[in-house]
Amino acid sequence: MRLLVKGGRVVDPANDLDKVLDILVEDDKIVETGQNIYAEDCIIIEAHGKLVCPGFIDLHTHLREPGFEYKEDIYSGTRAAAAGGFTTVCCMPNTDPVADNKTVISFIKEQARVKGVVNVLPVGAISKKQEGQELSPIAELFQAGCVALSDDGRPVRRADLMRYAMEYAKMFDLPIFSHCEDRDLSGDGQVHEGFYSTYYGLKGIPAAAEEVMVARDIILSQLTGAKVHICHVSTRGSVELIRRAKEEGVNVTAEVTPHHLVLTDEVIGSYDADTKVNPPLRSREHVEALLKGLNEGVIDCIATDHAPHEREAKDCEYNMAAFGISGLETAIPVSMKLVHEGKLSLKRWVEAYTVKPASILNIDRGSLTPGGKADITIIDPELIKTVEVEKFYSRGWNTPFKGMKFKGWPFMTIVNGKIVFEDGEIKV
Ligand SMILES: NC(=O)N[C@@H](CC(=O)O)C(=O)O
Ligand SMILES: [Zn+2]
Ligand SMILES: [Zn+2]
Repeated sequence: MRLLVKGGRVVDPANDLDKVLDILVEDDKIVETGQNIYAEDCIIIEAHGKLVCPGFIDLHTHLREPGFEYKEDIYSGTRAAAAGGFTTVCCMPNTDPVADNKTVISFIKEQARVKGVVNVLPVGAISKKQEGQELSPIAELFQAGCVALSDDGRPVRRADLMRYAMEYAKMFDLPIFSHCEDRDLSGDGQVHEGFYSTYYGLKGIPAAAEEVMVARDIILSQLTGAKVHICHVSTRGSVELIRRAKEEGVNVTAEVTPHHLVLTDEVIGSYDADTKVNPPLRSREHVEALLKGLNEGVIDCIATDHAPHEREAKDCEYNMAAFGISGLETAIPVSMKLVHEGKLSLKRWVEAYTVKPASILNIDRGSLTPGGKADITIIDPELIKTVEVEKFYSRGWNTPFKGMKFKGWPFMTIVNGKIVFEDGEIKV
């Protein structure tokens, strides 16, 4: 099968391209990008006025299967990804059973093959059952196809265990995706510790709870030489630590979520549990530092931390509610707001979702280079739409953006040369 994407504004930071071009796709490959491509016998995709980008890659998705299918599963989660403009997602191992061995990883890969609609790259657990006591079989996880290691959902408390994890991970060139949180400092905190936690009477989580662990993992990366990727960076201090580490040549990268970039802790005043997320939404000074860090490349990527939950987990007292935001279907519109407001360049924005995550994973995606896999995200930058959770493909309706209007939505998602999402609908 052949597709011809015609007349769109092609933004491909990997190839330093920002130009109106056509793209010809044959089977699962991009065969040509150029002006006025003529080809017979192909499906024409009219892309005038649209942005044509390499397929977006999410480094941080919770697909919840196996074990928590009432929150999400690979069927619903990969459809949410496609509808959100993502062609590849890395799924986190905090499932039940935990993805800490080849049986669970093979199961996830098989489910993704039979019922998934985007590329699913599993992340294996650092420790057995994510209990932080004993290392998972890292060689086995690598052989089973894991692209990274993480105990996300929980921090790795013991520095010695993290050190050994890094030493093993390095042998296979696997990055460690680190959830940085000192549980003694975060305790049973619910929101960012600051003015609003006091004002609204909710227990705080200090910025330091994140920063001390970011510092530790940078130091351990320096010791071991392993690749460390800091998940969901949320504070100014973390940005500064990462900046300094990069200047010193440490093998560290970082991601920020759309919600941490556009919301401050002021929104907790609604007492809506959909504003409850870990790490918590921070105050303005932190949000500004995150944006600056992203602009400067100190923060490499934007990742969703898509964390869907069932209604009951959020429809309760703030203190009782689960942490997490369902993020796949709002990531593009929410983060594109920064582009429309002139706070982030279009090139940097696309880079943060494509070539940057691809290079962290060391995978051959994230560009529109001819000969490569045809993963393409087409965006309508002018489309204005309201976030309607009832129309989500995700089972998780937990988003603080519900009912809000945004400009710039995915128009089409092409995965391995196949149209999986078009104009608001999943096609497979
Ligand atoms: N981010 C969250 O608030 N929740 C995540 C866990 C995590 O990403 O640490 C989850 O699995 O629900
Ligand atoms: Zn986390
Ligand atoms: Zn997470």
